[in-house]
Amino acid sequence: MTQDPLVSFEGVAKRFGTYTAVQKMDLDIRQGEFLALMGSSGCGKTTTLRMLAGLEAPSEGIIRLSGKPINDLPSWSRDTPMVWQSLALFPFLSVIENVEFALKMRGMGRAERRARAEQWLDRMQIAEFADRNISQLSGGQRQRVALARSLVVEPQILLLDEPLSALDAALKVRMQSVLKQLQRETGITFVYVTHSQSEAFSMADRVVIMSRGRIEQIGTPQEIYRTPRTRFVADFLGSSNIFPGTLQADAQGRAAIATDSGTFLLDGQHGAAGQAASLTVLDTRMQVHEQRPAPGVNAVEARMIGEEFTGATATLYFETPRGQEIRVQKSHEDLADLSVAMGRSFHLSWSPADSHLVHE
Ligand SMILES: Nc1ncnc2c1ncn2[C@@H]1O[C@H](COP(=O)(O)OP(=O)(O)OP(=O)(O)O)[C@@H](O)[C@H]1O
Repeated sequence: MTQDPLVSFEGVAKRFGTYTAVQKMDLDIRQGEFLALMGSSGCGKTTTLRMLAGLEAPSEGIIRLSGKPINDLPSWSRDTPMVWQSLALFPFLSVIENVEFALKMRGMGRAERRARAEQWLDRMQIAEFADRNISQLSGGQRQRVALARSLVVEPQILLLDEPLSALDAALKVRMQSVLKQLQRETGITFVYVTHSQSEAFSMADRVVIMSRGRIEQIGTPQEIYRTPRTRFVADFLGSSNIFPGTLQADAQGRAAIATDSGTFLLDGQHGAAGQAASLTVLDTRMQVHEQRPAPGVNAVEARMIGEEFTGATATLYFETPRGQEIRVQKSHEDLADLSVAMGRSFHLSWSPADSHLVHE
């Protein structure tokens, strides 16, 4: 992967009548990266992808591919094939004919296109199904045909719109590693639209989080998870406890935030006293104690109201006397020394270093 942008969106907006689906957007997509566009339904992910594919024209702004504006380039002459959830395979063609199709359209001779298609069927481990009808394949096999059909033309960039959403959970996970490995091996830039955090975070080098037609944050999965930039991102990821409040200094002049659940210390300076902000703390960074912890950490007393087990981890739910819900994620070993019981009061703590601030 290089740092050079393969694609640049410069002030690109899309309006449908009076409705703005994508607000003026600047976005660079780097050569060779796996970029995920993520956000809830209707936030403009698909519209962004369709503009890149040439299926929608931007209402304003410029889209560049390798530095050249492509706004006026028709979809078929762009090097930007797309894979959809529906896959859009041709039901009247065999597997290999589906894969060959784009090469045939480009005028490649029969022997050469057959050889190329066979290579890709091999690579996708579906060579044995070459002569089958599409209707005789499983969901996962169809996915592989759709990928082979798009990749056979060796594009610079592949656009994928929720390609795994129709698959069952186990197959989804398997296809995620197929996709990631394929992307690494080919070095082709992948732009992947999804509303699934696990898909985006497990495959992408960088994730773009969108809301209401705007980019809220761009970063590596780790950056976004650890340091959400806005309240929206923290809410959307759902992995942090959020305490809205007001910045202030504590009695010793240290930076703190006053919230409904108490005043909590921050690490370093974060803005002027009196400013509104929200404290976010990852649910994995919170500790549970039976006794009040020693001073120096942030702590709040709360009653246990629920628990949930997922594999190796447990999620415990608490409620403060002011009615704020707090979620804590722990391994079973971490909880071994605690006598957790519904309705019981505990002290929840976290270090000021794990206190992260977001503005609205
Ligand atoms: N052709 C169109 N005409 C009018 N409005 C449209 C059109 N296409 C999309 N929109 C609207 O633009 C907004 C963004 O749509 P888009 O499909 O990009 O969202 P999305 O983030 O991909 O959502 P989803 O995850 O549901 O597919 C939506 O409110 C949608 O209704």
